[in-house]
Amino acid sequence: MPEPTQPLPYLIIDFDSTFTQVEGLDELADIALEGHSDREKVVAEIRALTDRGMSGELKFSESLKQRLALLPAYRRHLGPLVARLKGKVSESIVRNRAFFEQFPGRVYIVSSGFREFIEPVVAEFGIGPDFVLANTFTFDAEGRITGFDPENVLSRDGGKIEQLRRLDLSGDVYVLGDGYTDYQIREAGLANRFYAFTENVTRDAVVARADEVLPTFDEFLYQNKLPMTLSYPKNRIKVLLLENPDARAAELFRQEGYQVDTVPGGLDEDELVQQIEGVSILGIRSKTQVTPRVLEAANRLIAVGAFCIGTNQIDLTGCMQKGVAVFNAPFSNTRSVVELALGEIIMLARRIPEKSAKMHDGEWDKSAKGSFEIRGKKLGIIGYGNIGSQLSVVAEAIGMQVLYYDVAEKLQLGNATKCRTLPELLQQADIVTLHVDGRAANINLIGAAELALMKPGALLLNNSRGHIVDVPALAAVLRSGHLGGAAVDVFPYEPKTNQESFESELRGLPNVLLTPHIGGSTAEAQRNIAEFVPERIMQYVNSGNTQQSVNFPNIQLPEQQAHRLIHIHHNVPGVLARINNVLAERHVNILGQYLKTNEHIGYVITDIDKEYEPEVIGELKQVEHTIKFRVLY
Ligand SMILES: NC(=O)C1=CN([C@@H]2O[C@H](COP(=O)(O)OP(=O)(O)OC[C@H]3O[C@@H](n4cnc5c(N)ncnc54)[C@H](O)[C@@H]3O)[C@@H](O)[C@H]2O)C=CC1
Ligand SMILES: O=C(O)CCC(=O)C(=O)O
Repeated sequence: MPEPTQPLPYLIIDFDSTFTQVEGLDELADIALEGHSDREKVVAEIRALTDRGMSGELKFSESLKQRLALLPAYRRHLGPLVARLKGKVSESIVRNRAFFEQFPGRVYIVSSGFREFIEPVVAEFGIGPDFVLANTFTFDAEGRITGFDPENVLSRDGGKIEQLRRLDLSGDVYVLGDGYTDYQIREAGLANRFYAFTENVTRDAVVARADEVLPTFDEFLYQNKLPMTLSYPKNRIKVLLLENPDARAAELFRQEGYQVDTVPGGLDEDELVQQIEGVSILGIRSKTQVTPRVLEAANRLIAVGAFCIGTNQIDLTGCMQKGVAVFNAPFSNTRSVVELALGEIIMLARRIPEKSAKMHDGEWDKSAKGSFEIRGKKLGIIGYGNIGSQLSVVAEAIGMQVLYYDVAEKLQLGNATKCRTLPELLQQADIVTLHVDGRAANINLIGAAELALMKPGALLLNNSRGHIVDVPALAAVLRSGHLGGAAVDVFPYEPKTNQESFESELRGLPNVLLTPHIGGSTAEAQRNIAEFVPERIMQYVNSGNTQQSVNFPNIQLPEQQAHRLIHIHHNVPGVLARINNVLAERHVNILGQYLKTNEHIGYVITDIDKEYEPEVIGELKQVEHTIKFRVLY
């Protein structure tokens, strides 16, 4: 990265597809041809000519001539065009409007586009007409655009080079643009650096020749240590998504400007340790283990998104101590698991797994033996959280009697009966269903002793976590006939990808439904999760809001006032006082301050006045017990 450049170099910025997201002439054609039957065809032809000109495939003057010949535009179309272009200024340029206003006289728009529409658009950014170098249209008596002024140097091949020569700027000159003609200024030795601007369009031939590639204007400002609106360019935020969350998740992160990498399937610890370096946001589902070793290698991690409910696969305390906020989707797949459990109860009660298998083998076994209605049967729900309690309501609605057991005090819904102990539930229920979370204390919650307490012929469902049930013990009671059947969706070891085979002692046992951890795998749930988790993470990154974080103190923050300082520290006495001392000594006015702690960390958000000395930031980073510190502008 270059050192900060003083004074600011001259910036030569292209207009079409750089300053604005679009090409002015394409838009003009679109406006002029409104209502014409061949609008799409002509606009497409003009776009193709623009592209060929910009990538260096067609001589620039030829591309311009051919485009204007196709353009049935009049002077009256220019007003609507300017209005449209004002709404299509590149997002990162709009975001950094203050930069342009701060450095009048240092930014030139050098464009082969036309002054008639460029001037009014860039004027709103404090760039005056003297700093716009562009072509001008020629019109006939009716106001129809007939072509361009051939005397204008920018209408010719190599026009930008000649224009820069005539400008004769002294000092450093940097060119930002998306086209080949922008690069040619650098090639001709008239600029020190050429930045390929790819926020709107990426041309391989141009990118290949660039000194730097700029996905946004923020990146240019960041690289050159110039004042910018964001504290950090979003394109530098790397997201790694594992285990195939719905494509909407990647789409949302990309829309935000982040770099997104996806790895289908999971990664084991070694693989993740290899890949986590430089990653700011890690997205996983239930399989990926975020261990202390992974966290040690995670040098830039800000947040982990669990695209699921369970978070037992994540070292939550380790994340907290590293200042990494973890978010999940606590309700997005609840209904899907409930529906699966209900279906499984009916399937097992009617011995469908074995009847279906026999039919596939050509055997017709019509009998009522071992089959029963679920109406009036006792459903024992272990873990009366979101899933357990919703299943309780649905099961009652179809006539089951619900018993439940939970280690925490829970609101009893409908006519459900609370059991004081686990054995009390196990001894009474006809069907036992597990909906506890995956905390370590729940390993083998259901082992041989618990299975022995269940009624003969009872059914067991596990849609929670694989390690909750002692699988060999379950296989034994199924083989012995003590249990009438089981449905199991989760396993102590689950294949990493769909290519790996599934091994379990439960395979081949009668009246056993096995599913590949798909309790939450419905289109609805996956889409909901893929929106919920990125939204929480982006709120956290953009505003510091930790609402719904599973490991950070939850703070819902008011709208940011001026600068926001985000400070995460070990929860020891005196840190807040030290932060405020720094601010007081530097005469920084606090507009608002919010603090919340948990047993490990303190989370302080301080909104301060716009004006402050840059040293403040360094001093706040040095406050003893600081884990992470960042500024939001
Ligand atoms: N198969 C699948 O695809 C899915 C599985 N899950 C699993 O289901 C679990 C439950 O989900 P939610 O209901 O949303 O979680 P939740 O946190 O709302 O409920 C869990 C309940 O279990 C209780 N609990 C924990 N240990 C217990 C114990 N030893 N005995 C009795 N109660 C105990 C808790 O107090 C809590 O009320 C998740 O943690 C996840 O592991 C969740 C979604 C999909
Ligand atoms: O869909 C997944 O990968 C995991 C679902 C799950 O177990 C959960 O939400 O906790």
